[in-house]
Amino acid sequence: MTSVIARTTTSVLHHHIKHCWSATRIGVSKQFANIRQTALPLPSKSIRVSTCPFGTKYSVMGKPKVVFVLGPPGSGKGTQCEKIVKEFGYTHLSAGDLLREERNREGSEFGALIEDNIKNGRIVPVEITCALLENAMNKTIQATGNDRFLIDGFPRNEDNLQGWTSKMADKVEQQFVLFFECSEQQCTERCLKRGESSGRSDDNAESLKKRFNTYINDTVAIIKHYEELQLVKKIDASASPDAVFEHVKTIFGEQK
Ligand SMILES: Nc1ncnc2c1ncn2[C@@H]1O[C@H](COP(=O)(O)OP(=O)(O)OP(=O)(O)O)[C@@H](O)[C@H]1O
Ligand SMILES: Nc1ccn([C@H]2C[C@H](O)[C@@H](COP(=O)(O)O)O2)c(=O)n1
Repeated sequence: MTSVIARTTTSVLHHHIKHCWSATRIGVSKQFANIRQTALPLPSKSIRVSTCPFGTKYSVMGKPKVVFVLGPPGSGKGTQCEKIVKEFGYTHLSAGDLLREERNREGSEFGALIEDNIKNGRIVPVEITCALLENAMNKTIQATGNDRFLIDGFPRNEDNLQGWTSKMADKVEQQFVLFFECSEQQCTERCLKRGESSGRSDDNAESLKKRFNTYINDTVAIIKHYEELQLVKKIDASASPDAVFEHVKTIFGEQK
């Protein structure tokens, strides 16, 4: 697994959620409104500095570059991202991996909520996902200087899109959106096979049906939104991993 997983402490995540999300944002889910009522510790000065490096880095290195990677569950997003990392030097941030890590982190207040959403194929409130992504980006930039990111599996619905747009869009350069197209049948077969060894609680027939419904009902509209902005690079993901990567390479090769 090549994705960079941010070691996000509760206080850092809380700090992000409390201070980086405006109370005026519309569409905050009822579920999340409950979380926000729990006591959030005030940030220490060091957290304030360590979580907001983008502003100080703009003048030196420009905005971080972001490619969103979308497609149905099992279309091969993670597989292709690993290859892109090796060949083109991006950092791979999987929203699903970050959420699973936060779910597994001892003491996480969000663990149960994340697991409930994952198992039922629903999308976790953006406040959590975007805070995890922003932390991971900050940590990567600080640790490696690499400011090119593949953000895999995000934005997945209107809530994700709105949250990202209001908090992050101005801080990054959106390069394009990679869209892996693949049939439900083929993707389901791949995920069921992966489920034999992945240990994922959602690689089973029941969860997959729900994940596909979410993809069709919520994510397709997000891909259409980016198509209207002419940002989508569509790839037939039904071929072998190497054949798919041949197409992917032509797209990244065209970038400056
Ligand atoms: N082109 C391909 N042909 C056949 N199998 C593939 C292909 N690409 C990936 N796979 C396999 O399919 C499974 C799903 O791939 P992968 O995890 O890359 O998909 P994903 O889109 O990231 O899935 P998810 O969104 O569910 O995390 C894995 O077991 C992977 O090895
Ligand atoms: N933006 C996201 C991405 C993922 N999740 C949750 C719900 C997904 O079914 C699950 C697994 O994601 P995957 O690894 O298949 O990309 O993670 C989410 O809520 N929001």
